[in-house]
Order: sequence, then structure tokens, then C-alpha cells
Amino acid sequence: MSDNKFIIGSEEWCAFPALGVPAIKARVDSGARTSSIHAVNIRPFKREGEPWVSFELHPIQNSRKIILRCESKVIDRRNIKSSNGESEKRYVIASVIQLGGHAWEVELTLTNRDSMGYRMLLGREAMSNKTLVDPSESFCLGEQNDVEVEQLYGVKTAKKSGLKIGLLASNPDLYSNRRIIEAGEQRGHEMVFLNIKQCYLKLDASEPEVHYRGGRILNDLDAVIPRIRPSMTFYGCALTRHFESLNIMALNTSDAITRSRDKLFSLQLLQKNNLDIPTSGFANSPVDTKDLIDMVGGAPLIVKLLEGTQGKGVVLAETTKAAESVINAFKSLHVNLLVQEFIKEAQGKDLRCFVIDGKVVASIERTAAPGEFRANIHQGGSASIVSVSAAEKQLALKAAKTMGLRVAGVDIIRSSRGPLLLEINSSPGLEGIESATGIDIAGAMIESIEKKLGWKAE
Ligand SMILES: Nc1ncnc2c1ncn2[C@@H]1O[C@H](COP(=O)(O)OP(=O)(O)OP(=O)(O)O)[C@@H](O)[C@H]1O
Ligand SMILES: [Mg+2]
Ligand SMILES: [Mg+2]
Repeated sequence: MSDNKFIIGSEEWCAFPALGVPAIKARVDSGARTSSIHAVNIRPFKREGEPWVSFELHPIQNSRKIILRCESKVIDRRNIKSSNGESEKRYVIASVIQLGGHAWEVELTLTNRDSMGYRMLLGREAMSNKTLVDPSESFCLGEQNDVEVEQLYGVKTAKKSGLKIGLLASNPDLYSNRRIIEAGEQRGHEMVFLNIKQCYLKLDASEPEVHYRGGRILNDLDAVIPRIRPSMTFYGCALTRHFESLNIMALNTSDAITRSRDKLFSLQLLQKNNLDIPTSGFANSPVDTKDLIDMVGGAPLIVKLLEGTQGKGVVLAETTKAAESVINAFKSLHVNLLVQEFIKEAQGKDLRCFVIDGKVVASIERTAAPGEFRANIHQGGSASIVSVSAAEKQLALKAAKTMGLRVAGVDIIRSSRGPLLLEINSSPGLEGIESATGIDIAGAMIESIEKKLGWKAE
């Protein structure tokens, strides 16, 4: 039976002549049914009435130095479950694989394998009747070193190019947005400012697209940085989600942004994960106002609108009477509000920790203007450098992780019972914190994209 089968190891070098790929290292995995190959910026198109795709392939593991654009006829679209259990609809192509001296046609699904070690996975369907696997061996059909592989690509090597990164925002003149564009360009990338309102979406099972006013198609971006203002949350998150469905990386995902924009939901998520927050209460009916006030320890207390920013919806009620009338007044206007214990001992100060990729990259202390308890810069607060304790750092990191944010501005208030989380921002401003600390935070944000996409400067 196995007479004409040949043995392969757990990794092998393959080639796909029709795709213009002279060498790609594959992980051999008989536990996987289908084979897949790394593909980004996948663009479906029609050729002589038939469905085709063009895609970019970075054939070298953990590197984007070499980029090939490949084209192939599409033979199917299929739901594939990846190793992390998530299902994804993928294009399927057929191509002749060369392995050692052997060649035969295999099916490949196209997917972004940036987060995987290998740019290609050889599954059992492609092996059947051809090969036997010896998992204890590697490169049974010959090894190739980096230099040889790069030489093979020599002629085809695209000139070293940066990434193409879209900034999804509203105002290009804002300090934070200017800095992000500048930092990306400084690091050698092509930065595109995209006004969220001018993007529109094509929802289609086989050809999803994002268009920009005037008709330009934005499917060729490598990554997007969503900087969605609160009033644009719904549309901005839908747009970010659409980019994600095109396999374009979002620095913060639409899910995480949506989650963090709901203050009540965020607090629930934080307390569920045992992270300390000020005791807070939420009720539907004014009938419960009195008890709600008692529940958080009575006046003085804080009343927060669920949809406030820059400190605008945060009120300090000094007495029980004042608290009752403020709460009932808001209730009669049908706005959702949160009642919260007042952390008096913070004396109008709070901390902002800027978290990127599981690290606190910068922290400042904000101090409220005289006579004010809100430390927001927009309320006249001032920023200064501060050293934060290990416990405070831990709290900030856990909070960002709980919310699923790769980039987060975590606000912490120092109470007599330790640091408490106030809120977590998915589009934290850069001006106050960069000027107080002198740290290149915009650069660190771009670096996070580079890392995630395996891009390295020459
Ligand atoms: N429970 C509290 N006790 C004492 N001070 C508080 C409390 N909650 C908020 N503050 C103060 O009020 C400020 C604004 O509150 P918070 O951050 O919750 O509101 P915001 O409107 O969402 O602001 P942002 O612009 O940061 O999103 C805080 O930075 C802090 O200084
Ligand atoms: Mg806020
Ligand atoms: Mg705040």
C-alpha cells in the first residue's frame, strides 16, 4: 500500500509555481483536515466571468520583508474552524504543490496566519495517498537556509515598503490624530487619514468592501487605528468591524471599543473580574432613589451620566437632598445615570495610565482646578508626571486586558482602601500625557501594529 508513498517530517519546504512561490515553510499537521496558506489584503475579482482572488503573501515566517501578490481562481468558499475554535469563511483555491521531487494538486484555504508560526499548514487531505508523516523528523525532503530562500525571491522581492495604515477619525487637526499620522510616517509607513463619516460599507458574502467617498476601495490597508469620538460610536464600530472582516488588523477591536463605551457594562465586567471600583448603583425607577443613595453610602456622592465624557456628565451632590433632586431631575429627562460613592480623599486628583500591549507606557496624575473635584483636563485640570505603584500598574493592566483593549487609557482614583478603577478609554488623548512625560506614545502605538503584523524596519 505504502510502496509509492514518501515520508515527510513535521515541517517541510514547499513550492507553488503557479502562485510564483519558490519556497515556503509548511507545518505538517495531520490533525488538520484542510491546508491553508497565509494571505492578506485578499481582493476578489472576476476573470472571464469566473471568481478569482488576488492576495498578498509574505512567504517568510515572522517577516513582511518579502511581499508577493498572487492570483488564483476560487474553487469554493467554506467555513473553516481554526485551531482556536473560531469559525471563519475562507476562499479555497487549488494549486500544484512541489515537495522534494514530487508535484500534485492540493486545495488551500486563504487566511491571515500572522498569529501562527508558519505561513502554511499542510493538512491531511493534501497528503492522502502521497505521503507518510514522521513527526519526529523535520525537512526530510531538504532544508533551505534564510539566505538561499531570500535569493530565490531575489528577483521578485518587492522594494522594502512600509505598512499602509488607516486612521479612522473625525478631525485631522486634533493633536492626537496629527501625532499618530506623523509617528507612522516617521517609522516608514503610508498613513491615510480616513474620515469615519466618509467611509461606507459593502456587505456581501463573497466580496465585502469598504469604500471612501469618491469611490476609492479601502480593502488594501494593512491595519486601521480607530479613534472614534463618542458621538460616532455606532458607525465607527460598524466600520471597524467591517475592516476586521476583511482581515485588516484593528489596533483596538470593534468589540472592545463597543464594550468600553458602555460605562455600566464596563463596571459590571470589571467587578466580575474582581477589579476594585468605587461602589456604584444603578436603578430604573425614581421610586428607588432613596435606597439607591443609601446603598452607595449616602451623601456626598457622585452622579454620572452613562453617556458623558470630559467630565461633563459628572456631578457631585453634597447632601442627601441635593442627591435626590439631581437624580430625580435626570430621571425625569429619561437619561441613564449611575450613582457612585464619592472618593473625597482623592482630593480632586486621579491617575491616567496609558496601556499598550500589556504594558503601562506612561502615567500622569491629573489635578483638578481649585474648587473643582473633576480632574479632567477639559475641566481645567493639570497634568504632571507621577510614579505609580506596582499595584496601580497591575490594576491598569488587568483592566485593559479585561476590556480586551490593546491600547487603553485607564483612569484610577486613589482611595483610602487602595486604587479604584474609574473608567477605561479606548481612544485616550495624547496631548496631555505626551507633553507631561515627553514619551513618544504615538510611536508606541504604531510599534504595536508592527509587532502584531511581524513587520520589521530594514
Ligand atoms: N467616584 C468619584 N469620586 C471622586 N472623584 C471622581 C469620582 N468619579 C469621577 N471623579 C472625578 O471626576 C472626573 C471625571 O469622571 P469620569 O472619568 O468618570 O468621567 P468622564 O466624563 O467619562 O471623563 P473622561 O473624559 O475621562 O471620559 C474624574 O477624572 C475624577 O477626577
Ligand atoms: Mg469617559
Ligand atoms: Mg475620565
